[in-house]
Amino acid sequence: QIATGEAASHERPSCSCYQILVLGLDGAGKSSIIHYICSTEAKMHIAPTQGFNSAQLQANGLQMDLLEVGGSQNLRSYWNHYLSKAHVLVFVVDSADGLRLHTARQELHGLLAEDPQLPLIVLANKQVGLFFHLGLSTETFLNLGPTDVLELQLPSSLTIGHSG
Ligand SMILES: Nc1nc2c(ncn2[C@@H]2O[C@H](COP(=O)(O)OP(=O)(O)OP(=O)(O)O)[C@@H](O)[C@H]2O)c(=O)[nH]1
Ligand SMILES: [Mg+2]
Repeated sequence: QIATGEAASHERPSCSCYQILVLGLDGAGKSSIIHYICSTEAKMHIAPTQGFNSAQLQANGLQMDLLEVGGSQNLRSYWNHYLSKAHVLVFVVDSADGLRLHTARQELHGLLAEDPQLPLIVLANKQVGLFFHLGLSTETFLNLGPTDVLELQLPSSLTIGHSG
């Protein structure tokens, strides 16, 4: 499930290379998703990102630079340094981590306050998780406006090797 933010009015320098900033709490699945997108293979064991992790993608004549900044608490203070160069923010949430969904929401809203115009994709990972069982939608839980939400079905193979 993906929720998108306001994209149309966002003005960044235009170029054929787009920087996609991938953020979210530690363990949310950022590196796993980047690895899957770049290799179409799931990887069972991925070390926590100490610092950042980058990958390049070419699609439809566009080059996309994916930049993950690690999500552990000591790295989160660096997140906002990367906002100004980003064209899109992908915020990954571990839907199974009920105890830290509130923290994820706070961190996300901190970023949105810094850069309200940045287009946003929220990726709700590990959908076996708590708020799906409770019937809560991603946008409700993260307190995002209902008009910002677009639902997409990700290929189930994204979670090959995982339980959700
Ligand atoms: N069950 C399940 N586990 C997943 C999924 N995606 C990632 N994981 C696991 O969650 C753990 C953390 O994944 P990472 O991709 O390292 O998380 P991260 O967001 O990059 O974490 P940091 O680099 O520490 O910020 C790993 O053990 C992954 O195998 C998923 O969709 N389902
Ligand atoms: Mg990582």
